[in-house]
Amino acid sequence: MADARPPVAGVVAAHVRDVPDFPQPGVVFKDLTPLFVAPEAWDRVLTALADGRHGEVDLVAGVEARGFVVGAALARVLGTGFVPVRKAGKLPGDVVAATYGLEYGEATIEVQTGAVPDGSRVLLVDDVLATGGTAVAAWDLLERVGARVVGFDVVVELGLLGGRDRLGVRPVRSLLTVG
Ligand SMILES: O=P(O)(O)OC[C@H]1O[C@H](OP(=O)(O)OP(=O)(O)O)[C@H](O)[C@@H]1O
Ligand SMILES: Nc1ncnc2[nH]cnc12
Repeated sequence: MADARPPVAGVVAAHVRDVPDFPQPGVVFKDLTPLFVAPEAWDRVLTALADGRHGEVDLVAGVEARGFVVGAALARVLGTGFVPVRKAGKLPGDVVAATYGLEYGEATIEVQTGAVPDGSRVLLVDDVLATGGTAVAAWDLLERVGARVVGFDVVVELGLLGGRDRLGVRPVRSLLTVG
């Protein structure tokens, strides 16, 4: 029987809340909390992200904090481990670090050296792609510790902020693109 459920983009659109002027004036914040608390919609999203488009994946990586929600859940669905990309000063031991700009400020993220077996195929995920600063920094850090990053997947892409262009030839997939 045909699947009568709405396409996943519609499911995402129905579970994203726009919050004007957060965290600073002029930013329309895409809040995915309504998606995270809706088990059926969340399951649709995870199933879409687990469609195998990037081929074999050894590990999923996600960026603190909202990328942990997406990444850890997807890793469970794919049956892989999860690599945390954390904000500065949170990971013990040796780390590599990168500082980057994003839509509303600047941040530094870190990955542990030794976190990823050399040559592992790693899928990087996050909730939102905006300027792409976070994704490019995380991608490069993962490769510095030996990963082969196979793609970057997000739930929502803010198309007008140019993140996809910034990622260049790196494969990017979003479930919903908005202006
Ligand atoms: O494409 P960019 O312009 O880099 O923006 C996207 C990033 O911004 C948000 O994270 P944020 O740094 O706000 O952290 P949070 O997950 O802790 O809220 C979002 O979860 C992405 O990681
Ligand atoms: N507008 C936005 N909404 C949610 N997360 C973001 N990260 C960067 N820009 C964002």
